[in-house]
Order: sequence, then C-alpha cells, then structure tokens
Amino acid sequence: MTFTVSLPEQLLAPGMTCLLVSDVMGGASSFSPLDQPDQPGHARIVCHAPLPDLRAGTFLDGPQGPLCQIEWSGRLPGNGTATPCHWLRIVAAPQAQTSADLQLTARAEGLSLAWVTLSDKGSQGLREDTSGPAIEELVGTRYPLSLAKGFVLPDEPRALRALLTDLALVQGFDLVLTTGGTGLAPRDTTPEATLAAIEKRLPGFELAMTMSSLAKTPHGAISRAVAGTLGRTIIVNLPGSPKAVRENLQAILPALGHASEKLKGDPSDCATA
Ligand SMILES: Nc1ncnc2c1ncn2[C@@H]1O[C@H](COP(=O)(O)OP(=O)(O)OP(=O)(O)O)[C@@H](O)[C@H]1O
Ligand SMILES: Nc1nc2c(c(=O)[nH]1)N[C@H]1C(S)=C(S)[C@@H](COP(=O)(O)O)O[C@H]1N2
Repeated sequence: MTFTVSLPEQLLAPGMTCLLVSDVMGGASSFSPLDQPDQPGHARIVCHAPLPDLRAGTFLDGPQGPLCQIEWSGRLPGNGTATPCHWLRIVAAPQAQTSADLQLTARAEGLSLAWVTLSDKGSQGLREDTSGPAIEELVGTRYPLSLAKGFVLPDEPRALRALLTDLALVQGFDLVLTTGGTGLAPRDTTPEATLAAIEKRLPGFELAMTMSSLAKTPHGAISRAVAGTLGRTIIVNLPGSPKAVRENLQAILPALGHASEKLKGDPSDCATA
C-alpha cells in the first residue's frame, strides 16, 4: 500500500515521535494534547488521502528506505470531530527533507506483540512482574518481532476487555498474550473478559496448553485459559507464574506464526507449511 504525505518543517531524527494525520477530514488541524510548540518531536506528517488502515509495527518506507514505524493509533479530539491518527516512531532520517510530497509504502515485517499482565500485586508495584517480559523474550526467540509493548493491569475484567478490544481492533497487534488471572481465586476473571472480547475461539490452542501443562503438573488442570481471535489478532491467556508462562507458551509457539499468517489472509497451501 502506497500513499502520499508532506513532511513537517521540523527536521526528523531517529527516535522522534510524529503524528500521521490526514488533511482530507480536517485531521491536520485537529487538537492534540501532545501538541506543544516546544516539543518538535510531535510534528505532523500529513497524508493527502483518508488515513490508511495501518497495523501496529508496520514500517513506512520512503524512496530511500525505511522512514518510520507505526507505534500507536488513536483519535484526536477537535471541533466536533474525532479524527483518526497514528503515532509514528522515526527509524531513519530522510536523506533530504523538503516540503515536497513524498510517497510512503507500508511494509509488514515480523510479528507485532502486546503482552498484558493481570496482577493486583504487580499493578500496585508490590511485586516485580517477570511473567510479561518472559512472554516477550520467549516469543522473540522464536519469531522476529516488529514491535513489542507490555501492560500491567489489576484483575479488573472490564479494563482487560477494553484493552483487548483496543489492542486488536484499533492498534492491530498480531499477537496479544495475557498472563495471570486464569485460575479460581475470587478476582481471577481473565477468561471471562477474554470470552467477552473474542470473535472465534481456538480450542486447539487451549487443549495444547492443557495437555502440555498436565505433563508437568496436575495443577495444570486449574487454569481456565482461553484462546481466540478478534479481527486479525490472536489472543491467548497464559497462567500467572513465569514457570507456567514458559510451559504453556512452549505448547503453542510453533503454531503461532502460521496461525497469524492464516488469520491475516495468507492464501498459501497449508500442506507445505
Ligand atoms: N506477573 C508475575 N510476575 C512474577 N511472578 C508472578 C507473577 N504472577 C504470579 N507470579 C508468581 O506465581 C505465584 C502464583 O500466582 P497467583 O496468580 O496466585 O498470584 P497472586 O499473588 O495470588 O495474585 P496477583 O498476581 O493477581 O496479585 C505468585 O505467588 C508469584 O510467585
Ligand atoms: N504448565 C503449568 N500450568 C499451570 C501451572 C504451572 O506451574 N505450570 N500452575 C497452575 C496453577 S498452580 C494455577 S492456580 C493455575 C492458574 O494460575 P493463574 O491464576 O496465575 O493464571 O494455572 C495452573 N497452570
């Protein structure tokens, strides 16, 4: 997918954050709480067409190579509007930054991952969360990751449901893996929140995790972890301890890449995969 943009006057440097907005629906003039005159990092790259649907981690290449990457997506409030926008991370400065229009090409590379730790103690800073970072490390050793982001939430099902919906349908992460809250403690509600968010269930992933867990510990039977899809995102619950994360992930890691490709519409023949 290719689209035309104008670069801002401010010089773009690697690491800077910019906004990508469209000038078709008044987006270029809408208000942003991040817009501070003394923060040139929030300069705007303006797209001269309706904003394309871009998933988390997508690279945008200019004529000379990679320019920036989609970090976050949302809406800007403004005169009775809520205009879509993307936050971009500059990965390489353009060779020549002029006001002339520039063609950008969207390129997907690797998998984008969001992990979510459900832990009352973790969210209050009473225990270091090592389970979320373990997910990122384990997935990253098996697949190249274009982008990885982590979140720590208390065991609150509505907050989780809202975050899962946003990560899948607004941000467009390929994988959203949760840890914690799958058991029987009074505040364990991760499976219920996940069931309320997903469109299709993946019973094979759930079965694979249960079988692999039971081979390690009879307590594997206590996890009620759910797996499924929402939009083009795969969502999987993992139990809370780092040990359980490793043991459960090991059972589904080999199938995650192919499952994600199929979900995003890969038409290739499965017999060769
Ligand atoms: N995010 C985490 N990071 C590190 N260790 C964890 C994490 N979650 C759980 N554990 C470990 O697994 C054990 C059992 O987890 P459990 O789900 O029962 O957590 P909890 O302490 O009861 O509740 P919560 O994590 O919701 O505050 C914990 O005592 C801790 O040792
Ligand atoms: N593979 C594996 N699965 C496991 C465990 C484990 O150590 N290894 N722990 C179990 C335990 S003790 C519990 S209580 C449940 C639920 O954990 P959670 O509430 O932290 O999600 O996961 C279970 N699944």
